[in-house]
Amino acid sequence: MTATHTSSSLVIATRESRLALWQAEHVQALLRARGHQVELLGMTTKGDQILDRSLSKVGGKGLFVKELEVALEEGRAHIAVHSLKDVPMELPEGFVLACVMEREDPRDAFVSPRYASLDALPQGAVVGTSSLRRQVLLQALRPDLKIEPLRGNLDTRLRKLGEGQYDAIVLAAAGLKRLNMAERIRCEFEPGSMLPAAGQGALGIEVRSDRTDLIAALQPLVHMPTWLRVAAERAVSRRLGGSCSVPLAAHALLADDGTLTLDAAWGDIEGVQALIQVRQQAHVTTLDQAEALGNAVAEQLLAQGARCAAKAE
Ligand SMILES: NCc1[nH]cc(CCC(=O)O)c1CC(=O)O
Repeated sequence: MTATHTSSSLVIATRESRLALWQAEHVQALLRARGHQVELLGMTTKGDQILDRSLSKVGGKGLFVKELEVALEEGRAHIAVHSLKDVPMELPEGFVLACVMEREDPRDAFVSPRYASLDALPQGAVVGTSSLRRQVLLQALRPDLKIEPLRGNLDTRLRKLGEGQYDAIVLAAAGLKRLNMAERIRCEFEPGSMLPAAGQGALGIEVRSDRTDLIAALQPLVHMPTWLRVAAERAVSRRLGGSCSVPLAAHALLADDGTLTLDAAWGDIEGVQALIQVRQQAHVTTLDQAEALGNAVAEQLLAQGARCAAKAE
């Protein structure tokens, strides 16, 4: 099929959480503005169903994308919109990341009904998060805090906070901002105190690699400065085993002159080893160069004692 899809409809496969739907509708609106007919196909993924266990224990990021890929494979849908943070570092054979869009705020947000910031929390306060990265970084900032598991979509997490199970929760600012809940954010963590996850705040669009027509149709949505940043971040994560079971942070900034500055941190979840942090810069214009910077940073982390995740089977 070589025809453009202005005549037939493009179908976006999406999870059905409010955030996933917002993201899919955002892409739908951008594509419609370019003359495409676009529909949504909502679906529930395994990651949405398993809410009682930490993601790192039940198989990790792939859980949120597998069902969407099956829909692409079977031709029930054409494109899948993902939070890049949830997309595995290696896509399965036959799929590609066709597009990375402009990044929303990549920082983590502190949300609490009573306390204005992490510093304001009393000794031994309970903070909810299920991310290993947030856990080790929070514990490095405040060893006295009690970190408790917190899963579920944004509404579920905010509800649990409201029920009083936690003094505060930490989650991505991007999700709250997209859903018009920025007023819930008491403060944001600067990357210097809490380094974001690879890809946090960015959206990626996945298609079947044989659909070169779709890849071409998506190019107007590409934001190359974001893609260069997240390519470097994801390369670090890929080298270290790229899953939720690695307490890893990676965040890159791109200066106007093309200098990409990549920060990464790895923490030992058993607390045996202190946090290892690395920063490296390179002038980049291509995704390959950005990935090379990410690989170099990963090697530095490994040289300083970071360990790869065991390969998930
Ligand atoms: N792990 C779930 C997830 N995947 C993407 C986001 C937020 C939005 C984004 O990073 O684009 C979230 C929620 C969170 O981490 O608080």
